Amino acid sequence: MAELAGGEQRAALLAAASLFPVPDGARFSYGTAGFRAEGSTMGPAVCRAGMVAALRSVKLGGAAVGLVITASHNPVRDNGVKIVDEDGGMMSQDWETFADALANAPNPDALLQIVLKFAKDEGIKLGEGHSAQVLLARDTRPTGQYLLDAAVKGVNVVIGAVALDMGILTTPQLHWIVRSKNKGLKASEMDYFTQVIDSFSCLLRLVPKDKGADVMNNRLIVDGANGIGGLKLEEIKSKISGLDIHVRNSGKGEGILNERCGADFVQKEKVVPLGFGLEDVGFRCASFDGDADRLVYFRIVSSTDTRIDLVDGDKILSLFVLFVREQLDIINGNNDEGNKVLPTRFGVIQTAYANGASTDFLENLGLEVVFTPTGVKYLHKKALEYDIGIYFEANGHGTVLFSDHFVSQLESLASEFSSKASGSSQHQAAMRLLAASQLINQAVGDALSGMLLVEAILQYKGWSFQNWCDLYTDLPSRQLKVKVQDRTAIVTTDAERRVCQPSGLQELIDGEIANYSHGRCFVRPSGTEDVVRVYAEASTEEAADSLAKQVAQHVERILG
Ligand SMILES: CC(=O)N[C@H]1[C@@H](OP(=O)(O)O)O[C@H](CO)[C@@H](O)[C@@H]1O
Ligand SMILES: [Mg+2]
Repeated sequence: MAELAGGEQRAALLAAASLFPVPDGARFSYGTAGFRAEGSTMGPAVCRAGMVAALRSVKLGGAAVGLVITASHNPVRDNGVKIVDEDGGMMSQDWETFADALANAPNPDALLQIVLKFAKDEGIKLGEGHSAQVLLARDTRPTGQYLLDAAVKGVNVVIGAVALDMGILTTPQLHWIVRSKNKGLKASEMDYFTQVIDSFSCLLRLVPKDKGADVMNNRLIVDGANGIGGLKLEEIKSKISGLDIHVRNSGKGEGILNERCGADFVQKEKVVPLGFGLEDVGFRCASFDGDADRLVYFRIVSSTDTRIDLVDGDKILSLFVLFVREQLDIINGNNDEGNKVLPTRFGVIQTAYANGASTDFLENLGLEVVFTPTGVKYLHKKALEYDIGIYFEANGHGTVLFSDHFVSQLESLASEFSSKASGSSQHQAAMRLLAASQLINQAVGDALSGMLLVEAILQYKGWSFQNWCDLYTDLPSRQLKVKVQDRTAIVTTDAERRVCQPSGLQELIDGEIANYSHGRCFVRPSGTEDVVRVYAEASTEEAADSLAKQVAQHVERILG
């Protein structure tokens, strides 16, 4: 293997590995969304992730690769790292094993051997005057700068690689920047803001005149989770036309990141987050998570009640589906299937955590809903198979993907319609879809641009928050975590909806479900925590609670 890396390259790898030794007993796993742990312990994993990102860029012929330092909705003391691929999506899953091996390499020699072997297998010739670039960003966590520096050291180890610190950004901003840069498009943070603000204004101009929004509809309160999303929104809110935005938990005050606030808290606890007061009762509120890639909506019911009306990712998905379908119907008019002006492969993707009422609602619209395992890396990949692919996790992570081919078809149609009758309903519908494809992040779920798409659609439809809530009624559900000896003993199939190992467990679950009206229940090992998750749904709160409890007991008994 000696010929694969010159002495200089080897020495650099060994030096960086000694600089950040892996503590005894540490065990990192790339998991559902990168490496995560207490921030102060993350140096070694992050430095090595920097090496992985640089090698990935080498492998991709020097295309920009991203690296984000964040632990998303997790507590402020935690931190994490994930790698963004050339197209702005998550790092290709076939590199995860290498990332794991590197993060856990017990000593510099082991690390060197792992890199040399992997480079050989991947046909990467180390130290041969490659160019590679890694764009780095972090959220607002106190360990962020330390870990960013560790990542830069890791990137710099790979000869020819350049690390570019993009500063403090939301996770989706970095994904967007990487994607845009590799497509040869404008790719600065300012370009991101301009595109989001302009395409939102464009959608508002395309709102039918009779749907003018009232003052109540213009007021929007946003929970920034005391994180980066709130800070960015404060920066640009005055430039967003047609909305009266007020940011709570903006990240500028004393509040602690994600502490009793943010999208994860709101969706899981279903109570009013900290930072909200009497003046917010009855208004439409949006909530971001700590790195602003999740979005949910809610409304505080009354000043004497901590409960909220929640609009989760499933209902955001449903709203987006209705909007897109309506535009396609306008464009296609009454033409039957074979004669459509714009035949469209339209995909709707959910996970097992989607509320059953949302799936029923979508299927009643005549749509086929596809299920993938939990984690954006699976949903996104599936959505890419369609002309328009819409995906959301119930917790608020999702987006609408438009294929390049579909966008260029839409552009030609728009100019054709425009030359025939500019301002016709067909022309406007095509323009709306084009603006939506510009607004909503094509690389990953994005709370900021997702929120603006929601707002534009509510105005387009002339809908209040209540109209949106009324689309369907969520089935009561309950989630439990069970601590077991080895969660990997559970193996699932059918997009995690059924257990195939240990044998007998699925039969027990089926036996319990049979006792409940509208009962649905599944169990799976978490990819981010050392627990087995149990999800149950039934026609009443009590029934959902009891079904979850019964099944959790079976899991406990069988897995110990
Ligand atoms: C039930 C649930 O919310 N699971 C979350 C959680 O994954 P687990 O594998 O369930 O731990 O974190 C993921 C990363 O943020 C997110 O994609 C996913 O939806
Ligand atoms: Mg997040």
